[in-house]
Amino acid sequence: MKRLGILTSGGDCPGVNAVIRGAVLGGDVAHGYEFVGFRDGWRGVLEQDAIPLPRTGVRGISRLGGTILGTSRTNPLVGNGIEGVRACFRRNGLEGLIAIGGEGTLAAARELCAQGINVVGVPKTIDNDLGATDYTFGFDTAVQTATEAIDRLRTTGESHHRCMVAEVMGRNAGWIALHSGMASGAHAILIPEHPVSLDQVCSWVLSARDRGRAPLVVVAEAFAPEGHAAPYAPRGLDTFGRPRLGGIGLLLEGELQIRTGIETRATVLGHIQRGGEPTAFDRVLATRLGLAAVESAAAGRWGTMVSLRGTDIVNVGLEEALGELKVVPEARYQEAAVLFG
Ligand SMILES: Nc1ncnc2c1ncn2[C@@H]1O[C@H](COP(=O)(O)OP(=O)(O)O)[C@@H](O)[C@H]1O
Ligand SMILES: O=P(O)(O)OC[C@H]1O[C@](O)(COP(=O)(O)O)[C@@H](O)[C@@H]1O
Ligand SMILES: [Mg+2]
Repeated sequence: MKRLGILTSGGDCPGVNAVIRGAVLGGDVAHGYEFVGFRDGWRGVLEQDAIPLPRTGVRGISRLGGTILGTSRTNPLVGNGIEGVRACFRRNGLEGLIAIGGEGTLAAARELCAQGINVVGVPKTIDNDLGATDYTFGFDTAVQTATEAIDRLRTTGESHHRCMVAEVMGRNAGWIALHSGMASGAHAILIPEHPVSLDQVCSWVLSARDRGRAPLVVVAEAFAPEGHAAPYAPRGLDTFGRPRLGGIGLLLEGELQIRTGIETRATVLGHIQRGGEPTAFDRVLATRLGLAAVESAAAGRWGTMVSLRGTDIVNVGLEEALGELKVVPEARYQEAAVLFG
């Protein structure tokens, strides 16, 4: 019987389980594929930590947050990794591998394909910052979760006549801030793509207060005020030497309170945005991507990833897909900025 492996790697993301279920069901029904799941990303491949994934094993999982397979940031290209991946293919009789992950995972997949190993990618990130796909699954859920939290901040902010600052995720891009800020009616949305001065933020805050509103500021974790070279990252580096973002909201809390005289409170939403059940939109998108990934494998389109273009799921070469980050275009920022203050 033909067999495919599946792994989930990098940060988790609501909807990953729906991709797994879509792939297993589609592969089973349309092609008679058997599936093997690898635990904790590439670690499971290298250490041959595998579990069978029969149709019954993915029953009802598309509404579950996280990933039933677990995830890690193990790099398959380090040391003897590539030989380890080949050995895993041989031992499990794999025709190919479906790798669900972000730009890091897909970069590893691209290199493995260049070495003759069959991989199909499924892009994943709540940040929505991957080029070559209109939306990533998990983004809608993160925006929904952030918006619900910000709505709550508004009612307490209004009761106390305070300025509320909500900090949301987004390592390289302000998509979550832009969408949750617009949905919740923020008086200022601060994103890394468009640095503004603290004076400008204060003027939006004061103008909202002068109209009798409790000012609401939504800030992306990677935002740096004009004049600051890098995002605020006081928590050191992650295991890959990348700065751990988070905390700009607290910095703004102090600055805005001193500069405007308005009592200010900041909330950092953090990993709350990445956990929990995916929205219906993300379940549908993720399921379609899983189904399409299996079609790619069956057609031998290795070295590609599946992606959303308009309302269609298409195939894109990993080379092209990893070309550039998708950041918020200036026109989208200016459209939202009309609502500020
Ligand atoms: N540029 C790269 N080339 C190859 N592998 C990479 C690269 N960046 C990260 N990786 C590997 O990809 C995996 C996940 O990457 P990471 O960036 O943490 O998550 P994500 O896939 O969510 O972007 C890890 O195994 C990491 O070692
Ligand atoms: O879970 P960690 O390692 O703290 O990473 C936090 C980062 O991961 C994200 O949640 C998602 O990013 P990726 O999808 O690229 O992993 C970012 O928004 C955030 O900056
Ligand atoms: Mg990454």
